Amino acid sequence: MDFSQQVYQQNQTVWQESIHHPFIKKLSDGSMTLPTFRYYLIQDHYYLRDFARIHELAADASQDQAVKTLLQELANSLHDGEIATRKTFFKELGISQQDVVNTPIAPTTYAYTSHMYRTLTQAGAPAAIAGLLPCAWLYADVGASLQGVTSPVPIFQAWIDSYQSDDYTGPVAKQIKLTDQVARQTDATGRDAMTKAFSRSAYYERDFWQMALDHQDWQ
Ligand SMILES: Cc1ncc(CO)c(N)n1
Repeated sequence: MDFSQQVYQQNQTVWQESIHHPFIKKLSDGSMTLPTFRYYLIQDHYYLRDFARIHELAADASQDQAVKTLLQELANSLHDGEIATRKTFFKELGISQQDVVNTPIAPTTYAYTSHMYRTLTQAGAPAAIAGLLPCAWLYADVGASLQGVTSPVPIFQAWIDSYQSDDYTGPVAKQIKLTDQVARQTDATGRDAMTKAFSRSAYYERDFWQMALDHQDWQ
């Protein structure tokens, strides 16, 4: 079985807890408050910046030219796609640079992004690539699970739409293939590090939704 299918199956409990998380339910039925959505967007702004950076650092750390190129492509499509879409959300909701500066990174965002950097420095590019995979894959699954659902709040629907478009799901398929290719070139110890990195990211994905509902802080 491919590495990706194996870790996908192993992490289905936490994966389904994300897909059925109250955060997703509140987005789709429109009952989420705007302060909660704003909280999420600002934390995700911190997250996405590091997420793109880790693609670039993993590209630098990779030996294989095809892997380097694909990671750089994925980083570029993040900047052109998701990060650009979020800028329009910020504008629409009136979230300013000052609002971002005034909002500290919260514990779960801090832990999740730190996990990805730690994975890269301690276990290398293959594990870092596995740690990046749940992010896009889960959001594509969330998008697919909301097929046919229309949120009464237009900006919530715009968020949902952004994870259903081919521009988003196309690169995810490439990333799954890339991770499987890297897993095939990695020994058993390396694959074990890849498995751990994937599981921990899947765990933090679920906690990220809860962080936003709780407006988690450092108190
Ligand atoms: C926390 C988190 N995970 C994944 C994605 C999708 O790239 C995102 N925007 N935020």
